[in-house]
Amino acid sequence: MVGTFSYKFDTPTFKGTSTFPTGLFINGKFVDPVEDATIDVINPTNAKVIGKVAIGSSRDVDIAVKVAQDAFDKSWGLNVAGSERGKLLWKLADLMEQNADELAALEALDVGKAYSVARNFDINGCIATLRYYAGWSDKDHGQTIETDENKLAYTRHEPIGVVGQIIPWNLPLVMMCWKIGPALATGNTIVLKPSEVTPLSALRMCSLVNEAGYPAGVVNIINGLGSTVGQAMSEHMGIEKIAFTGSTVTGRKIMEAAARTNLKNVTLELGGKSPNIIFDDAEIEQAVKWAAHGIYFNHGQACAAGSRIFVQAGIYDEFMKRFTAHSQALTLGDPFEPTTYQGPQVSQTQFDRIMNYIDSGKKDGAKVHIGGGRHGSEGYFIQPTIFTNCRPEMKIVKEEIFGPVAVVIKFTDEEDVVRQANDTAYGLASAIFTQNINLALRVAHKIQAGTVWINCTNFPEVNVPFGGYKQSGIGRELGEYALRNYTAVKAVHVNLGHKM
Ligand SMILES: NC(=O)C1=CN([C@@H]2O[C@H](COP(=O)(O)OP(=O)(O)OC[C@H]3O[C@@H](n4cnc5c(N)ncnc54)[C@H](O)[C@@H]3O)[C@@H](O)[C@H]2O)C=CC1
Ligand code: BAL
Repeated sequence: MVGTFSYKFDTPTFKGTSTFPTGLFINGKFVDPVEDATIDVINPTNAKVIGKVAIGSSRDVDIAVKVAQDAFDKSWGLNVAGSERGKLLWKLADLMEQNADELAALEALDVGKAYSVARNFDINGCIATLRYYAGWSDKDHGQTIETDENKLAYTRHEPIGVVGQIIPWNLPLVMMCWKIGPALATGNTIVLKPSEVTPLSALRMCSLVNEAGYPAGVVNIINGLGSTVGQAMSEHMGIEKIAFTGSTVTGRKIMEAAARTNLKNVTLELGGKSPNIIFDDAEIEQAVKWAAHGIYFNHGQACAAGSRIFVQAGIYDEFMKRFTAHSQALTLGDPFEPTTYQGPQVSQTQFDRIMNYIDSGKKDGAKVHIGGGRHGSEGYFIQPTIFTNCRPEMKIVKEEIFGPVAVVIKFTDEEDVVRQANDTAYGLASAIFTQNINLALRVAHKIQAGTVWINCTNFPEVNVPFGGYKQSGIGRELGEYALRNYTAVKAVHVNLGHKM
């Protein structure tokens, strides 16, 4: 019997009850997994178990892929006009809007993020993403290519077929919408695995998918572990493409699995250690506020987090004074309190991982300028933390911490800061603060990163591509570029007169 999750929110920011089935969502229905298994859902604010959801195995992946292939062949794919796909995506966005408060509450509960952030950033961003791709559904045309008078050649952008999507826990619905938006707009069917750490909101979306009117089997959601469901998806011969967001380590495993099996197309959005460069002439108050947003947004659990802050010597002392005060004034607490800026980290595992990084920074001789410890006595809260006196070889300077932990590094000249900014295996994002447009653009063009924000940071737009250089990934999400992740280009040659 498929179970049910039911939670009564009686909070200062949201009151209401959320109830939905907790099975696997396959062929438009909630079903039990082939092998009976569940995982606990844990509230990171107090570490209490608040429910259980079913998790799948490779056998459920087999079933979902078959169903998705049937839907692709019979009721989706080339059978449905782009304009119709656009209407359905728009309807799904409308349904998210109608249920926005509840969806935000589920994200706040499961991830631990502030309800106001979940409502205003996550859910509004999801709605905007689906509407953006709804607009593309009937506009992603191929080209007519001139060869000579005796030939007509043209290209078609055809859907790939069954695509696999594996998403993380830091922005569960945002990552879901970044992935399903372009995949559905271009006519693919989907098998999606949410993170086992945050399984709730994707389940709530399943009934909205049905309500929007998607044919059964177009969207299939299988909660489960990465090592079983994720691995099975990556190896599956019936999945022609995998899109993944998460750690670089797991990205490698997915590529290896794809290489070993059917050479499926792989796009990866991985880790980062993004530099945030603040020059002497920056508007300092704005630089401080953006730098704080850069590292503390979502409790530092953002792949684009501006975790290495380079400050030019002339404003270093003043920046540190203001940045310290700003960081110390952040309110940590229950995500549903209206004044909360920072909630808990998502899990015990992530809490331990971040605390280990903090310990390694201390042992390596970096100075804890502020923070460095647990906040409160229950849940997974970590104090906003700033390290100074760092050296390039320290783990806290090189590796992604994915928590509210910044390293601040003083620099003097432009060439040196560009060298330091690029001295990383990652290349996801970066930021530059200066009022000198020539300096800003000169540095922007030298930084090896998929995104350069000038006088802002951690500020993506749905119509602008996002993705990484180097070990931060392969391919781009968002914008028109994301459509290329989900289409195969077919060239059609029509002979109008060439004789053999
Ligand atoms: N780029 C980003 O937005 C994210 C980066 N990360 C980074 O990864 C670190 C570790 O976090 P994790 O949750 O352990 O990341 P992870 O990469 O293991 O998890 C992300 C997703 O991949 C799945 N997965 C795990 N192993 C898999 C496998 N062998 N095959 C297929 N799918 C698999 C997970 O179940 C989850 O759905 C974080 O501290 C952070 O540095 C984590 C989440 C998001
Ligand atoms: N991983 C998608 C964007 C972010 O974490 O900031």
